Amino acid sequence: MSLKNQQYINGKWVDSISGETREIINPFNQEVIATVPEGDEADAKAAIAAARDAFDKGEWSSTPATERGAIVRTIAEFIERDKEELARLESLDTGKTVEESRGDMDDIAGVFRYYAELADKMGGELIDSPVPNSVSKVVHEPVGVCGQITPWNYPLLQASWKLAPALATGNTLIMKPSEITPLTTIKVFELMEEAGVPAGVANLVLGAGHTVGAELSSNVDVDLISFTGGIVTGKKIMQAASVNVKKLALELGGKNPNIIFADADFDTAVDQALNGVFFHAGQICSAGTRLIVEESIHDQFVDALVERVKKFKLGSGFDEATQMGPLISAEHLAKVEKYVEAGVKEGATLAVGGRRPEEPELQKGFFYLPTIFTNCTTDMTIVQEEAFGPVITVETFRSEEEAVKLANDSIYGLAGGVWTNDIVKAERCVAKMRMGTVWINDFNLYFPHAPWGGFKQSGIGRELGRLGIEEYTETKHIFHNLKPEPIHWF
Ligand SMILES: NC(=O)c1ccc[n+]([C@@H]2O[C@H](COP(=O)([O-])OP(=O)(O)OC[C@H]3O[C@@H](n4cnc5c(N)ncnc54)[C@H](O)[C@@H]3O)[C@@H](O)[C@H]2O)c1
Ligand SMILES: C[N+](C)(C)CC=O
Repeated sequence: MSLKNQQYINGKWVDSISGETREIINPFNQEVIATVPEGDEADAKAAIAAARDAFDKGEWSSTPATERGAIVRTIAEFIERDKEELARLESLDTGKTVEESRGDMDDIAGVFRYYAELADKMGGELIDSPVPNSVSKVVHEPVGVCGQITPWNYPLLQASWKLAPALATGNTLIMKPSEITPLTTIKVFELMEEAGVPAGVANLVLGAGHTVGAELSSNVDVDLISFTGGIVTGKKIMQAASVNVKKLALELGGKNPNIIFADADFDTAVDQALNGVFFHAGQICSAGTRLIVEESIHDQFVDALVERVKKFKLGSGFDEATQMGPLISAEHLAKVEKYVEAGVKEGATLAVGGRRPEEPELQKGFFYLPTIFTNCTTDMTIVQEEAFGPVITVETFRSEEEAVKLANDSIYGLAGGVWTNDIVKAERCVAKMRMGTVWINDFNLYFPHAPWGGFKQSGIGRELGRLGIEEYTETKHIFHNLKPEPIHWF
């Protein structure tokens, strides 16, 4: 597989200014799969200068929106053309199954296609002016230079949610992928170059958060910062961005409740409760890790989950039989273990899992067994904090009001689900659930047409949908006096 393994600044593939590099590790076996430049503040500054210059020259923003849309559509076509290569690269980098990565690549191409179509539909509006002899109109313009920072769990998917709308609306940008999973983002920058994105418009800087990310967040030449990642980092970025009151979009974590009523279709609810958590070993912002189960079916429901979980096949993402891959890193594995220890210490009951697997072939990877805790209460750390691994907590409820109260008892508000065959009850619940996405009889579904983002401390702003492109525009009101004359006030 050919990959440039460099940064992309002002239309050129470059190493880091310092000459430093970083090894990228396969989480399945800890083998080095690539060595990439380790940029720092100096590389970020060079990329910001290129993006600033490109924006101020105005070539990209004044390119007809139909032409920008055509380039974004070509990127989608190239992603479809190179889908298999991209999917394998994503699995190599993240450990997720190739089948999951193939699904991600379809989603990613869909995002570029969706925003390609919207590029020339962001027109303004003529206001019915209350002032005689005047024209009042509203236009949408690009925000300017955009800093974009992404996490390691869905590297290219999260990047696509930022790249496509920024390009479609005529912004220039600097992307910083997670330092541990940069490979598919590098590849997509190759595709963007091939598709004809002009030099300086899209820049890629590789490196750590506290260097490259911090520079993007605090540099006054950056007009907007769009971040997807953890809540602690999000708060730091929000603070740094205040230096020049940057536009801010934050997609942060979640601790997502999944309410199961006794009248739900039992087998489907069991199956989807598992799907809702264990894809990518639970390393999903919207994983339904907080199961809230009606007391009358609790034992039967937990038994069904445990029986299924015991049969999970852990292994290489490249093995077709594998259902769950490893966690991303040794540090992350240690973090998940700590959360499980806290769960046990605080009195939750371990129904299954709670340790690393013992199979010899899994010892080099960062594997952790799918884990279910019962007898959980909302005050427990494991119920409130994001372990970001294959760990479910189960709480019980007796009334609809109690279920909704438990679901809302969180600093987060990213996503949630309700399983019932009573549609009126479902609608009553979702109306009270304080989350950016709520699924009825489904979980973890997302598509380009609908907005994604969080209530409460799960974030600010929205990605995807029309709102996801509006984030990349400034709204300008233009008032034109057709008959100017003196007022004689002074
Ligand atoms: N809401 C969503 O749509 C969504 C999607 C995916 C992941 N997430 C969240 O992401 C988190 C997991 O990802 P992670 O561990 O990569 O998150 P993280 O916050 O550790 O890192 C995310 C990115 O921020 C960078 N970064 C770190 N410190 C920084 C700093 N001081 N300034 C600027 N940038 C900095 C990192 O290098 C990385 O690129 C989870 O909390 C998950 O819920 C949210
Ligand atoms: C937003 N999503 C579900 C694609 C990835 C969250 O981690």
